[in-house]
Amino acid sequence: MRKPDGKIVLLGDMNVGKTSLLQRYMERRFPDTVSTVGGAFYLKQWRSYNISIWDTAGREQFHGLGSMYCRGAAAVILTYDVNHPQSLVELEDRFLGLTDTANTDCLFAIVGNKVDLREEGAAESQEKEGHSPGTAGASPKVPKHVRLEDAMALYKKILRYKMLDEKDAPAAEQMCFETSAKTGHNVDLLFETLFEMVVPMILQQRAQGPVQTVDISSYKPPRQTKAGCCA
Ligand SMILES: Nc1nc2c(ncn2[C@@H]2O[C@H](COP(=O)(O)OP(=O)(O)OP(=O)(O)O)[C@@H](O)[C@H]2O)c(=O)[nH]1
Ligand SMILES: [Mg+2]
Repeated sequence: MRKPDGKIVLLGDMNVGKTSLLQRYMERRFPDTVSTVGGAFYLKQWRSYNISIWDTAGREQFHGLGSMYCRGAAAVILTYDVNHPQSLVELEDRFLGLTDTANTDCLFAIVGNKVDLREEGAAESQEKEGHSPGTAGASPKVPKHVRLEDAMALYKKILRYKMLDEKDAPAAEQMCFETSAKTGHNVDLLFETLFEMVVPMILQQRAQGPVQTVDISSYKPPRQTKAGCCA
């Protein structure tokens, strides 16, 4: 099998829908999922390039593995659930630090998944208001959903954390998505926008020559000479 040309990693809290997003895109379906153990990857051929997409476990017990999966990543998809504001907070508190091992020019997408549930909830509350308008003022003050602007604010924070100039990086509007793995809303757009951005990075890397890494699988111990020195 040919080595992947580029790597994309999905990160985010458990239950936000990372595996579901990947399955929706790769298999065009929304099957039942089980909480991911460790990590798993898919290979996607995009144009003539092989791109690996890594699904990681959001569960706390696998947290340590995250930075290993991010090593050399060309793009990271930071995923939250639009119906759970804490899952956006976790991206900054728990997951952003894991991306220190990614490429220096790594791209970041911030993805709010499960928008179908938000829309369902909004329709339900509109229905309720219609039945009893007197209760409209009782709506809770605490925001129940994450606004896209909050995700964009996090994106800008990430650029500052990575010491990137906003002018040189893709705009927040381009890199913050709201998706539904259940309906497929924006899922193709998310992955294909990233593929299109990763391809020029692959080309640039190729133009710069092979990356200086040590391939330990091809390592052969040096022959010993009679004098005991390395040949
Ligand atoms: N309604 C709705 N449910 C979703 C969506 N995406 C995922 N789910 C459900 O949310 C639950 C968790 O989804 P997963 O894809 O397993 O979540 P995960 O982020 O991979 O979780 P970990 O592997 O534990 O990190 C499952 O019951 C999914 O069916 C979505 O877009 N809409
Ligand atoms: Mg999973």
